[in-house]
Amino acid sequence: MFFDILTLFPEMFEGPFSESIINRAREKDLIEVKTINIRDYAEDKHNRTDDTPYGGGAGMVMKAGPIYRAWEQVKSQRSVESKTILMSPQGEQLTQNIVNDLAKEPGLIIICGRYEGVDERVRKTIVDREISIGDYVLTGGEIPAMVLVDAAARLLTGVLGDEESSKKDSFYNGLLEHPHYTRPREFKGLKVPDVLLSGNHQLIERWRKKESLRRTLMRREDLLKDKELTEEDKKLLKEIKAELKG
Ligand SMILES: CC(C)(C)c1cccc(C(=O)NCC2(NC(=O)c3cccc4nocc34)CCCCC2)c1
Repeated sequence: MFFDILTLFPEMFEGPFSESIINRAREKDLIEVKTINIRDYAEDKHNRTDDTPYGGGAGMVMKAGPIYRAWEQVKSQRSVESKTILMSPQGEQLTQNIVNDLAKEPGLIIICGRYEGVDERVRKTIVDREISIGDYVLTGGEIPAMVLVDAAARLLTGVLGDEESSKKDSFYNGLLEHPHYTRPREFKGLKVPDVLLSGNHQLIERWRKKESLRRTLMRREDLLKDKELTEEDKKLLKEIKAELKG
């Protein structure tokens, strides 16, 4: 899978993509991540990639020309049909379902905004999908682009090692994770729950499922609404609610 990232700050991507699974995936040729510096496609003598907004007001707007020319160059170099994504606060909220969809694409061209945003003609000509990673003010679309690449790349076959690939399923059962414990058995007077030391795998799985449901009910009831609950889930939820009543 290709990720072609159009940005004014390509160097921002060196660190995050030179570590861990993204790097391993790149070495295994499972993904190719390329950054394209929009500034290289500025045409005027001042190398402008932004300009003052029509209608006046503060700030600067990213010019459509440099982005469009960078996009054309990337498009012409790729033999596959890539989807063009604009990372933007006006986009649809990124969810695992959207990541699952996008991870099926042969390639993604990802545009990162800066300043006050991109000229509207970018949206009208080349953007297929606008995506937001959440409702908070950021300085640029680069970190959101990293989030999207991380989330999509980990789904690709072979990117996660065998030991990690189990995570692909367990992490996304649509619930929050149960509590995790590792050695020592007691830390600051806090003991590991006995059930986890019992060796009774059926009991342990039941405990984990129940704690995962409890945590989701307490912190993210919205996730529960989207989830297909099994008969066992419903039974455990009944127990949890009875315990909450005390
Ligand atoms: C109501 C709300 C959401 C708080 C909001 C409202 C108005 C502006 C912003 C904002 O942050 N403008 C700055 C800007 N942000 C982003 O690119 C961005 C932000 C958040 C999630 C993202 N996911 O992808 C890209 C994202 C970076 C500079 C270029 C213009 C966009 C935010």
